[in-house]
Amino acid sequence: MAAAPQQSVHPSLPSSTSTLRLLISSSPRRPPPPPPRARRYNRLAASASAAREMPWPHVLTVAGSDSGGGAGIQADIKACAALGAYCSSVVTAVTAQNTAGVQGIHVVPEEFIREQLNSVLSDMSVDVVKTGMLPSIGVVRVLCESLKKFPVKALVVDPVMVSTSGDILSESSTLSVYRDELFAMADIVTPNVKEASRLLGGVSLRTVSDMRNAAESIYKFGPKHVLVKGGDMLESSDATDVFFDGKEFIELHAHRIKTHNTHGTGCTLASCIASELAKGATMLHAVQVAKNFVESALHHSKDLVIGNGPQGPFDHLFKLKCPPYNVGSQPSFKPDQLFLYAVTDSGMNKKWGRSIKEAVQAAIEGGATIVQLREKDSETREFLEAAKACMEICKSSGVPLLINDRVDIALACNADGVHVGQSDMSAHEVRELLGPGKIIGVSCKTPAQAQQAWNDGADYIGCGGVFPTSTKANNPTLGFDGLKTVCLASKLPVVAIGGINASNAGSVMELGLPNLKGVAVVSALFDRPSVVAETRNMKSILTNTSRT
Ligand SMILES: Cc1ncc(COP(=O)(O)OP(=O)(O)O)c(N)n1
Ligand SMILES: Cc1nc(C(=O)O)sc1CCOP(=O)(O)O
Ligand SMILES: [Mg+2]
Repeated sequence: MAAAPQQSVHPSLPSSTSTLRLLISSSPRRPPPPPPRARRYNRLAASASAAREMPWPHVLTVAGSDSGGGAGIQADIKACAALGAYCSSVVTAVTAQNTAGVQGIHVVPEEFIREQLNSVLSDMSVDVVKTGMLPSIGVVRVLCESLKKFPVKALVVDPVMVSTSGDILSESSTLSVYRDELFAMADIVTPNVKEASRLLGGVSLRTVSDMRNAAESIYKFGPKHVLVKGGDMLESSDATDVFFDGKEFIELHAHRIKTHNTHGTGCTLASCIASELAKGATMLHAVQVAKNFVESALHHSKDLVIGNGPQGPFDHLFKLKCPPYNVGSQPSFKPDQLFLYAVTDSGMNKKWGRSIKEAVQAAIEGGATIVQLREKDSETREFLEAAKACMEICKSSGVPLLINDRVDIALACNADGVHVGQSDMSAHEVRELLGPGKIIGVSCKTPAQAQQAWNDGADYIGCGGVFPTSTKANNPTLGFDGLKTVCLASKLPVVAIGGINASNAGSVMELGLPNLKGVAVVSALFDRPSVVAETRNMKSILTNTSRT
């Protein structure tokens, strides 16, 4: 089934264009909206008490509608919403679709696609454009022209050609304009193996090595990055994608989830990448976040049932159902929060006659930017009560609170995240339990561990011991060289830990290592008479170091 440019093309439908006529004739031409600056000025002028403007990352999807709601525009809007981005939409085609496949396609006339693009791009400060179903050469060209007129920060091209049910969604003649015109404007192109094969004239893609070659060949058409998705290669036990930035190939592995509910994964992945780029992420980070999101969404939706066909939709908003609903949690992790990381210790609190709550309160008063409860000897019930009390304090001060090791405690008190080590639950498993909105840290002593933490969807790594410590028994000391090796290899922000105190914290930060965002400290803050004074002193040392 091939999509014709202007009308209903599915053979099972009458070729009536009444829907399209209605669409075109019902909207009299209006004058274009005022330019964004003028409108913003008027709005502000109208309200003397105008609130501080909050950035809202904005993705425009240019794609087809899926009546079944699992893919296309509908998936894009849900994916962006799940990741906190606003999603506007230009509909290129209306499909009649369900879990069995595609029953019909109405292509929206090119001039009306142009009009939709004009409406959104001229007014609504789009950060990133993401494309899905572009049914004809004309549609691809209209899009290219609009993007030249209204440039955006990034363009994500998901070269949708064939639906997972095998229905053709873009004429084969569009291949050449995709390759010759659109790809050159793209920041990333995300074909699956079937699409990559079609783009390259039907080459066979069976192995990861074939995927690498395909990524390299597609890169030559002009996009800045290529992601060849291997999810359809069912022989392999995990879902491996190949990312290529023109220099380096990176294999991204995800666990293959056994489920029929995979309809819309490609659209979702591309929309998640677009959302992360709109928030300012680097391309590789955006891809990794997107992959983790899809994996988590499939995991949480694997047993859901809607429809009778072979391929069902999945739940993009699964985190609304995840305990503890993420209500009131920090909106997102910011690496600078690692600047002064206070890690509590039950033994030290007891020694100095402080409650956990008093220790946390004092650290925050002294300027800690993130707190971890590392309560190795507390009883569970007592620990949970203390954790809940600390959450109150942390929430009201805007300081994230993480729990060491204990995912159960983190869930029960709705903590902002968890820190795990190499012998604790893996970050991947923690992510499954906590959902995408929480902060996950992993202790790493080697580049391989740092790579694994990133693969597992962690947000930061703790690296140490930088110096010898008596707080953690038998902890190997890495020294500055070990810290440097891990920081250089890490794709995640790093906090240094182990034996750090007021005399040496400055020397750690003065190393100026890439990704090193701060220091994590236990005894130099908590094994002292005044936690407030020690934290304040440490904060001023770090602040002075980072100024010089
Ligand atoms: C920020 C930070 N980095 C490293 C650790 C150590 O975690 P782990 O290796 O799991 O050891 P324990 O803390 O559980 O003894 C940490 N807690 N925080
Ligand atoms: C909890 C912990 N983890 C470490 C690691 O190397 O991963 S060192 C450490 C103890 C840090 O305590 P202090 O600041 O008192 O030296
Ligand atoms: Mg641990």
